[in-house]
Amino acid sequence: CTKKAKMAKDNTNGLAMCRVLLAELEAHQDAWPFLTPVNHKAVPGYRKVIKKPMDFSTIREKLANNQYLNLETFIIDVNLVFDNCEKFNEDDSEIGRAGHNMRRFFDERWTELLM
Ligand SMILES: Cc1ncccc1N[C@@H](C)c1cnc2ccsc2c1
Repeated sequence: CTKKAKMAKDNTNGLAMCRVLLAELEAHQDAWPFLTPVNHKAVPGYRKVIKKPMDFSTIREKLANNQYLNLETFIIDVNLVFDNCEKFNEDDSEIGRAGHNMRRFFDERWTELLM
C-alpha cells in the first residue's frame, strides 16, 4: 500500500485504540472526579489556576467530532486531565490520589496496547 494509505490505516487503528482506552478510563472506579468538566462555580479558584481544563466527557465529544488526528493528540488531552489534577489537588487528597491512580492505569494500558 502507499505511504499515505499506511498512514490512514495507522490513524484508523490509533483512533480505535482511543475508543478502547477512553471507555476503560470512564469505567475505572477512580474516574469520578474526571467524568465531567470541573464546575468552576463550585470549585473556587479553579478557573484562575487551570488554564486548559479537560475531562473525559470533553475528550469523548472531541473523539466523536473527529478532532483527534491520532493516538498522540488523544494522549496529550488525557495527560492534561491528570496534569490539571496534580496542579490543583494535594497528592494526599481524595481527588489527588484518584488522579495518580488513573494516570498509572492509563500509562500501563496504552503502553500494553502499543507494545
Ligand atoms: C478533577 C477536579 N479537580 C479539582 C476540583 C474538582 C475536580 N473534580 C470535580 C468533578 C469535583 C469534585 N469534587 C467536588 C466537590 C464539590 S464540587 C466538586 C467538583
